[in-house]
Amino acid sequence: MAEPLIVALPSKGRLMEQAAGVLEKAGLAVERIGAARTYQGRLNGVDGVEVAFLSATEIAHMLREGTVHLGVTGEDLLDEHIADRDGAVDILHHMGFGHADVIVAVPQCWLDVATMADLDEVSVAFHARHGRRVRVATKYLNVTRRFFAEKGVRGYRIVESLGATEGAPAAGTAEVIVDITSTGATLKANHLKILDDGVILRSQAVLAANRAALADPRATEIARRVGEVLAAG
Ligand SMILES: Nc1ncnc2c1ncn2[C@@H]1O[C@H](COP(=O)(O)OP(=O)(O)OP(=O)(O)O)[C@@H](O)[C@H]1O
Ligand SMILES: O=P(O)(O)OC[C@H]1O[C@H](OP(=O)(O)OP(=O)(O)O)[C@H](O)[C@@H]1O
Repeated sequence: MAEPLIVALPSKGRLMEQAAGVLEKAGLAVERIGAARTYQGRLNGVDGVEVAFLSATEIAHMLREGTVHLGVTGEDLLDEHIADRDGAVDILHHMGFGHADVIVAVPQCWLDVATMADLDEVSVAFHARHGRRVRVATKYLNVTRRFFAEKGVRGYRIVESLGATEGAPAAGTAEVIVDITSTGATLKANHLKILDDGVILRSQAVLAANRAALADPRATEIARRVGEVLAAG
């Protein structure tokens, strides 16, 4: 028997439910194997397809490695975890949910900082005054480095954050943050403002494929059916 094609779906939360919803509309209902909380399933409608429920971050890594063939994850996570989007992974469809912007934000009280160029100036002054570099809290290490280089911002240091990133300035562990926002409520509650040219990426959930897997007709069939549902709105 041929090897199964593996489709990775987020294992929890909004992305999981909405991904399963689109697949169902495409006549590809997701069925869990065994109890509701197991991490394996089947996709009805196309033979020889297995579903693996994984974290959105893991899906990005495993698409690159080819350990899963198709997957739904965030575009932000592909940008972060696949170096220069090196050709190993193709985005097939933007799914129309999971919208979030990856942004650069600073304390609202930094009245003279509205742009990335202002941030560069202030970081030079900050270094001169405090003898250390401005700290940027984020889990998006690669995305941040690329964007700051593009904008010509020098003299900063990344502090890796694994959660509650917006709290870093108030906690005194960083001055600047790079994180996702959707409603803006968390930024507001933490007295942070987005820089005018500080939107790095407008992300949403995508259906992506390991490039080698695109030779498999089961993968192209799933992509075609999902595309039809998305086009129909
Ligand atoms: N309001 C939001 N908050 C968090 N993530 C969101 C939001 N809206 C959309 N997303 C997207 O969801 C994805 C993150 O999903 P999730 O938090 O399940 O992933 P993860 O970081 O891999 O999981 P875990 O938190 O278990 O490590 C990202 O692509 C992100 O852009
Ligand atoms: O702009 P807003 O609507 O306020 O949303 C942004 C917040 O939502 C996410 O946290 P969440 O707790 O949802 O997920 P996470 O902790 O898994 O990142 C994200 O990390 C932000 O903190």
